[in-house]
Amino acid sequence: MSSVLCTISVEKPWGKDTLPPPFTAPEGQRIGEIWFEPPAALPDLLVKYIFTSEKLSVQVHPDDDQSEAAGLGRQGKSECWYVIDAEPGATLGIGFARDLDAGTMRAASLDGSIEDMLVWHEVRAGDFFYIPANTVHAIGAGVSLIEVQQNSDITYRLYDYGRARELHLEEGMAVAKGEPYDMRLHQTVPEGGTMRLVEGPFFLLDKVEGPVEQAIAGDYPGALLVIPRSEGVSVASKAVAVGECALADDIHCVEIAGGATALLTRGC
Ligand SMILES: O=P(O)(O)OC[C@H]1O[C@@H](O)[C@@H](O)[C@@H](O)[C@@H]1O
Repeated sequence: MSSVLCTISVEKPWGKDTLPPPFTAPEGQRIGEIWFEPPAALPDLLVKYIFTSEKLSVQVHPDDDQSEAAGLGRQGKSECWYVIDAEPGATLGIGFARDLDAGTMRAASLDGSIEDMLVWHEVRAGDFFYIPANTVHAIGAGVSLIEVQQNSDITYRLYDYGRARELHLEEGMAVAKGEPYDMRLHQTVPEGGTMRLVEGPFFLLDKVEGPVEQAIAGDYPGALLVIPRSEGVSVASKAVAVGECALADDIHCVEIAGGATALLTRGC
């Protein structure tokens, strides 16, 4: 059944007490993430909006085999970030400037110098990064982004700027790659037009300008999620607003008006 997904607002020390419309943070709460509850038809995909006022932890996620070997089930987490707004100078830290051995990464996590070993990319709206599991990363301050990810909540924090949160150095060291990021996983996405952002292995993600072309429609034969980026998007004849995420039974119930834009995603 096509429907607009319910949301969960998650407080984070690096979140914001004022969110860009249409979102609102309850009085006194710093909201960092808005999660869209994965529907039964697409249980393996999680979509979030992320809003930052400070840096997130320097962290890493396991892949499916690693989380299974750790007794946590198939909870791997590859993710991607579509930047929708960024303050001037805002950055995302992804991968290292040079290859690091395990001893160096461990020592740098303990003394915090790992922050400076990451490569910090200055970003603006339209920057897109696919982040495979095992990539060491940290989202910087002043960024709003849409994250599409494998439905997992396993984050191993290597360093957290002295915040009073749990670290997971041993688990993180076991899965972290001390490598530079492959910049072929970055794209610059223009506001208009249609563009494939992710082609597996865990999900497909397309940025689509309406009307939906046959070439895209053919890749979405079953259930999909629709994340409007403008007005003019409807699912099963009901308008879906920017800030919402809707489940569509199939692409034929999705209408994107000419010139309107949306992200479409499904599991692989
Ligand atoms: O551990 P903190 O700093 O709260 O960050 C946790 C967050 O990190 C981001 O990079 C994403 O992976 C989010 O899905 C995750 O919830």
